[in-house]
Parts: sequence; structure tokens; C-alpha cells
Amino acid sequence: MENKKELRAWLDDLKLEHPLVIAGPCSAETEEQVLKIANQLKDTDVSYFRAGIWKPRTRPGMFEGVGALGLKWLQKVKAETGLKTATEVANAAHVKLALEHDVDLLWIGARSTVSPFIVQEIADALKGTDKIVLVKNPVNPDLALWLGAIERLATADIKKLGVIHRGFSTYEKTKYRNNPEWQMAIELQTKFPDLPIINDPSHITGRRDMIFDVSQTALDLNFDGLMIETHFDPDNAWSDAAQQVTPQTLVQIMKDLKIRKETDAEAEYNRSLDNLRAQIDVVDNQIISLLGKRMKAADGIGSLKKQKNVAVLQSKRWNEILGRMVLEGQDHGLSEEFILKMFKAIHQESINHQEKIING
Ligand SMILES: O=C(O)C(=O)C[C@]1(C(=O)O)C=C[C@@H](O)C=C1
Repeated sequence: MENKKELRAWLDDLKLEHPLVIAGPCSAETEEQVLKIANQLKDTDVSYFRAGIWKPRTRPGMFEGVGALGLKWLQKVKAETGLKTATEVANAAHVKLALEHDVDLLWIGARSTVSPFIVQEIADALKGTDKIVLVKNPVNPDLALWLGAIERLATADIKKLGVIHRGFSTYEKTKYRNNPEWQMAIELQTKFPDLPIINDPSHITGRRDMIFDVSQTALDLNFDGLMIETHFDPDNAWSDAAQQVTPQTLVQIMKDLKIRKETDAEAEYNRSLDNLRAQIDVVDNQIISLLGKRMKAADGIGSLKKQKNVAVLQSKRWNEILGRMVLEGQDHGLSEEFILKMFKAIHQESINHQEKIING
């Protein structure tokens, strides 16, 4: 699939002066709950009212959604409030029911995106639809799998496409429920600058007190919209209680967020920007040239080790370097996380160089 301007057409047609907002409860619980939240959201920035009808839960025995009955409540939401509706679909039967109930926006969840079989089944069921279809990232950080799902939908002649970045599962506990791995979203935007991208801070954070900061980062990174789980009584929600906010909080979040524009035409700004970018270009070239020099030294070490039949990996020496560089990094305002990532990549490249020599 190629990037093309038309990918943004459905979003541009909404003519919004703020990011697209999709909000509503994690799960539709009762008709009263759904209508009450929708009424509280109707005169806000929210364009699409979301509610989970079928809930994929990690373990059985938890609330798994009200099922098709909830789709009738979504129809009432549309009739009563004028809000358009959105829900997750995870198989062809869901798609059929959602289309029968005129749901305006359907999304494929992270646990479905990982399975090309499921995605294909959904794409076949949606073939040619003029509804908006958004694809959440797969639970594992695999850009090809994410884009593969979009391609399957595009091949099924679905025109109104977009993606939702909801973060990625990690084995290690981090402060996020799902690690954002912003680099993945940046890479996706680099490949498909016109494919609408929505951020889901509710699932990234898992905690309502972090939703604002993640939303701001998303807007700083040019995201087109936000999907935020909203409930009038978050603590007593039947699913994902900790990450839902009240409609009032959502309104405040939208008020406080700084919306960034893509660029600015002012001459002085552009002069200063060009100047700083020129500095970056010079430094980037120096970095590459220095790394090249470092690898030449590693090649030399590789030849020495070949003569003496010594192993490439030298853990003691490597640990010394890492420790020293973390301290050096601190002096230059560089985070430990960045230093470790960068030097691990440098180490691997050095090993690859030596492997070639020692086995050549
Ligand atoms: O010092 C060495 O023995 C090297 O091979 C160099 C180097 C490095 O690139 O710094 C690479 C591999 C070793 O694990 C340790 C360090």
C-alpha cells in the first residue's frame, strides 16, 4: 500500500478545529448508563461515542460485554444526542450486527490485529463499507503486522481507514499499562503521513492521572485524535475502572491540551529553525564518521582475536564501558535509558564486525 492524500479525506471532511475525539465508556453496561454518558458528552469536542459491546478479557469469568443488546442502546444514543457511534468488532458476526445497527466507526482491537486470519475475516465481512474502520496496533510492537491489517482492509475496498495507537505489552512492568513505544508511531507516520492516527491514552496508561500527559505527547507528535474512555462513575465501572475519566474531566483535558500546528510561516522562526537544523546536520555527519572510526578499531580487535583465538564477547570490558558511558551521559544531560539503548546497538554492530573477521 502507498501513502496517498485521499487517506485523510474522511477526517478532513469532518472539518474539526480540534483533534478528533472518540469517547465513551469502556463497556456498555446498561441502557441508562450509556444514555447518561452520551448526554454528558453531547455538547463537547466529542464526535464519536464509543462503547465496548463485546469485551475481550485476559481471563474468563470477568464481564465480557452485554452483546448485541448494547447496539440498540448505541442507536438510541445517535437518535437522542446526534453523536456518531463506535465499537470494537472481533469477528464476522460482530461486523454483521454492527453494520445492521448502523454503527458509524468500527475498530479492530489489539488482540485481533495480531491474527491475520481474524483480520481477513473482518475485512471480508466489511468489504466495500463506507464506515470508518480503525486498526489498533497489535499487542506486540510489530509494524509490519499493524500495516498488514490496514492493507487487508484497503484490499477489501474500504476507503475510510485509520490507526489507533494503544501501546504495547511488555514482560517487564513499566509505569504504563501498555508501553507507548512512540518510535513505532513515528515510523508509521513517516511511512504513511496521511493515514489518520488516533492515540488511546486510556489503554497506554491504565491510570486516569496519566491521561493528560500522554495525550499531550501524542498531540506534540502530530496525532490526529484521541480515544478516551469516559464514565460518569469511573470507580464503579464494570471494566477498566482505573483508567476511565468523567465527562467533566474529559472536557477539562481537552481545554488544557495544547494543540500544535504542523508548521509556522514566520520568517524569523524559519531562519532560526534552519540554523539549528544545519547544526544538527553537521553533528549527525560527525556521529557517523566517529562510529565508522570506532568500528575500524573493532575490526582491528577482531583481527587480533582471530590470531589468538579469543572470544569476541568480553563482558567485563563491556560492563566497564557501559557504566562509564552512563555517567558521562549524565554530565551531558542524556538519560540512562538512551545511553543503554545506543551503546547496546553500538556493541552489537562491533560484534557483527568482529564476527565477520574472526570467521572470515
Ligand atoms: O574490547 C574488546 O574486546 C572488544 O571486542 C570491543 C568491544 C566494543 O565494541 O567496545 C566489543 C565487544 C566486547 O564485548 C567488548 C567491547
